Amino acid sequence: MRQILSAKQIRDAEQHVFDTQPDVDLMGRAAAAVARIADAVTPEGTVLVAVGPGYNGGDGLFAAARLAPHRPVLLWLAMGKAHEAGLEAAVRAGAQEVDAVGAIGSLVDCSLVIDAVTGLGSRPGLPAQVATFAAACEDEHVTVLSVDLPSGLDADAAEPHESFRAAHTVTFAAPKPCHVLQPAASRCGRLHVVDIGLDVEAGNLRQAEESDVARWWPVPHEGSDKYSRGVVTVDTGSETYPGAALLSCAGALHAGAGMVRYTGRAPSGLIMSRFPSVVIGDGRSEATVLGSGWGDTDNAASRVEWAKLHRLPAVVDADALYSLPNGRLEGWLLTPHAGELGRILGCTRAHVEAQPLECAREAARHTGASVLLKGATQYIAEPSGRVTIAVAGPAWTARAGSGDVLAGICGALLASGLPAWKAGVVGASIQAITATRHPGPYTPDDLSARMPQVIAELTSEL
Ligand SMILES: NC(=O)C1=CN([C@@H]2O[C@H](COP(=O)(O)OP(=O)(O)OC[C@H]3O[C@@H](n4cnc5c(N)ncnc54)[C@H](O)[C@@H]3O)[C@@H](O)[C@H]2O)[C@@H](O)CC1
Ligand SMILES: Nc1ncnc2c1ncn2[C@@H]1O[C@H](COP(=O)(O)OP(=O)(O)O)[C@@H](O)[C@H]1O
Ligand SMILES: [K+]
Repeated sequence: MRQILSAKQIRDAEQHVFDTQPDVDLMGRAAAAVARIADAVTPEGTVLVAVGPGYNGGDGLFAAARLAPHRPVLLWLAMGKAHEAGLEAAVRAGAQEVDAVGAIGSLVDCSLVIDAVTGLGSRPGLPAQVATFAAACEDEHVTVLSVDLPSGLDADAAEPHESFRAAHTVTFAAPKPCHVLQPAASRCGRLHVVDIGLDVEAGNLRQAEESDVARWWPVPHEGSDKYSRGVVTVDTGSETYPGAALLSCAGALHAGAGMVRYTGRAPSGLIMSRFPSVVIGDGRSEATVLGSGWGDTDNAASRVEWAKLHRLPAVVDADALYSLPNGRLEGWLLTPHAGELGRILGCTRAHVEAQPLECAREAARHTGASVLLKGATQYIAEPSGRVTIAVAGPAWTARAGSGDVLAGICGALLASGLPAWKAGVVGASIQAITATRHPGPYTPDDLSARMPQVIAELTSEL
């Protein structure tokens, strides 16, 4: 599990070092890492460093001082001011200053631009002259290495804002939200996380890794039987949307449910013809999946209430999300996309996309359920406020039906005994990992059929 830290957490950790070990040169360590990665990314050619007014600029200047003895280095003081000691060191080492026109003009001859304009102190967006320079870097296809984060991003947010588009970003101590949350993360390129000796404490945002998924996967053992592995009741699909029933059953079966019972309104013959191991009708079970492909049904509320009455942990998807029963939904997992979450919270999809962490947290706090907010980045919020980001995958899974399969996967995991938040993290992650290992336009059901092999590989790598 990787901790994702806020700008404030990093600043507090930095202050702690200043207070307790005043001799430690954090900027020197950061600059050394920037210079080392700059040489690794492009071993030769001119480096242009765009320098801002604060410590981010300072990192860039001390990196310039390390690079200038062995390769040409140009400095552009993008906002006029610059870290004094850093500037002195860079110029002493041989770096040459250029103005804005010179900076843009030199891009054709540069092999690397180091973006050290702003970092943790970045206010969203760029001053006009810097925005013009960032756009020119893209037009000239120059490789950009951003220090700490692409200038213009907000370290703590998923929004892309007007910012540099980096091929590489070197950050310190731990990733910040902008490095892992889409769409901001797509501006960062490859992320290099460098330990500069900050002692950082875990917070309430983290990202799962493949090894977590492998560790948490409910692998059957000698004593397992179909009941102990977990029976999941799938009430999805309808006469109008029978495909959703097949997709959620496919997810549950390929995630290893001990038994899948189908109680939805899609024709049972259709289910049996595709999945003969599914049992049609009600019976004992450990979890249920509700809502995918129900469409506009008049008895949604009573079908959701049924799960609450039977104390059956539920995965609540799609139309069922609008018929949540009153009271705390402890042990339940809600799986909205941004539009659905907006409707639940009474705000717009755009607001959810701009504030995904806050919205997922609010829904979890309000309902008492865990909330899996689906999309390019998948957030699993718990009522406590803790959020875990699922392992990221390629955009191949961005197609109709992926969510129906995911609901089935999560249902099987919930039935196996995983707590709701973990079922959400493991379910969203296994779909993404499968798509990473099998990239291409597979249909959601074809991709789910590849999951068993990926699960076997993952769990045997332990
Ligand atoms: N906090 C830490 O632990 C460490 C910080 N270091 C560096 O220090 C950076 C933070 O330095 P600062 O706090 O000086 O902040 P920045 O260097 O990120 O920003 C400096 C100033 O730029 C101006 N500015 C920001 N966004 C602007 C915008 N959009 N338009 C116009 N002006 C804008 C603001 O006045 C801001 O205070 C980190 O990102 C990192 O690169 C490193 O030296 C190592 C350790
Ligand atoms: N940009 C993206 N990158 C990767 N996966 C995505 C992206 N956007 C959506 N997805 C996938 O699509 C699913 C969305 O499901 P949902 O909108 O409910 O689809 P449906 O209801 O059609 O099944 C997510 O869980 C995720 O797996
Ligand atoms: K930067």
